[in-house]
Amino acid sequence: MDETANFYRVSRKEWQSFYRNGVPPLTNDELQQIKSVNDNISLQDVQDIYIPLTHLINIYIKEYESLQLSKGLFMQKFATPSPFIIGVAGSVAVGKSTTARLLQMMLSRIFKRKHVQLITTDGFLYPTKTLEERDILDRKGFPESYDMEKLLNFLNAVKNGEDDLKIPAYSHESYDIIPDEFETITQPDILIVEGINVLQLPKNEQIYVSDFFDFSIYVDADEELIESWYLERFEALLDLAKEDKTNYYYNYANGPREEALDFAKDVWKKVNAENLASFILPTRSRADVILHKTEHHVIDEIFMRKF
Ligand SMILES: Nc1ncnc2c1ncn2[C@@H]1O[C@H](COP(=O)(O)OP(=O)(O)OP(=O)(O)O)[C@@H](O)[C@H]1O
Ligand SMILES: CC(C)(CO)[C@@H](O)C(=O)NCCC(=O)O
Repeated sequence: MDETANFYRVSRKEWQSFYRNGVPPLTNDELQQIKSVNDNISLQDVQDIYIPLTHLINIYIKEYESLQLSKGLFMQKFATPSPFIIGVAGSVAVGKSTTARLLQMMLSRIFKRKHVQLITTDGFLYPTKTLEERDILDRKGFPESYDMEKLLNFLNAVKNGEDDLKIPAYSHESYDIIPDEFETITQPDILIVEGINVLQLPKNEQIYVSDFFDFSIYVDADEELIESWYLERFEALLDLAKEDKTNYYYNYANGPREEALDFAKDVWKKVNAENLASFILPTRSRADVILHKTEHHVIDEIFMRKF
């Protein structure tokens, strides 16, 4: 990584010593509940990495609230409270949703009065029908496959305190937007937005998704490792698809494993690895914090933005 000039490079050991009083640690019960996000989550990571991380986020939240208040005083009017938005970026299959769900759970437990919601930008992908019409089904995840204007309008509405905002739901099983199914966002205090594209700079827009973020995290790992996690998850998806004819992977699930894995390796190379190199990795240096993972998802280093 050569963009480190702008970042403090912190080893896991040093990072874990950054936790000070102020954010209460979690009880054993709470830690066990966190396990339910993903059975493979290491509770050591929660203690060593995520507790200091939530402490750092708390520092940003306090600064944010103080600035909002001062701006209101400056204008001599009461500014409507605006949620604090956290972006979680990184490659396909690097573990963004697991990180985001873990953070959601930890933030809601640590800040008991704050309402913390989570969305993924998958819901802003164009439906398969539109991708087919535009002949870009093999570009899913690339900038042109998302309705960025819709995502920007949504973030603008959340920041302005609008209530009952509906966003489309995406299914990895059907590999498409689910018709007439929505998630509702109800005036959160903290909103986590997870997706490969959250730190990207769209070509034709005047504002960026990241303009709405008050804190951002990039989940990082070497490409070969991410590919292996992608293939592991693909196999888990195949196991689920065996009995389900509506599943996109039904035929692969019931055919030779070798063939299915060759298909997945091809998709990784032609779609996700290319997307990572061209459009995702270049956004890494925009994050406030980079979590670097090594084998078995263990976080070994943290990069924290200096200024
Ligand atoms: N901390 C972790 N410990 C163990 N396994 C993990 C961890 N984080 C993620 N995984 C596993 O890695 C795979 C990818 O994780 P996840 O679905 O969170 O990735 P993602 O970045 O959100 O992917 P996508 O962009 O495709 O939605 C999953 O199989 C998940 O179970
Ligand atoms: C939905 C995305 C883009 C991101 O979560 C990804 O999971 C995806 O489907 N990528 C397209 C190539 C593939 O099938 O892996």
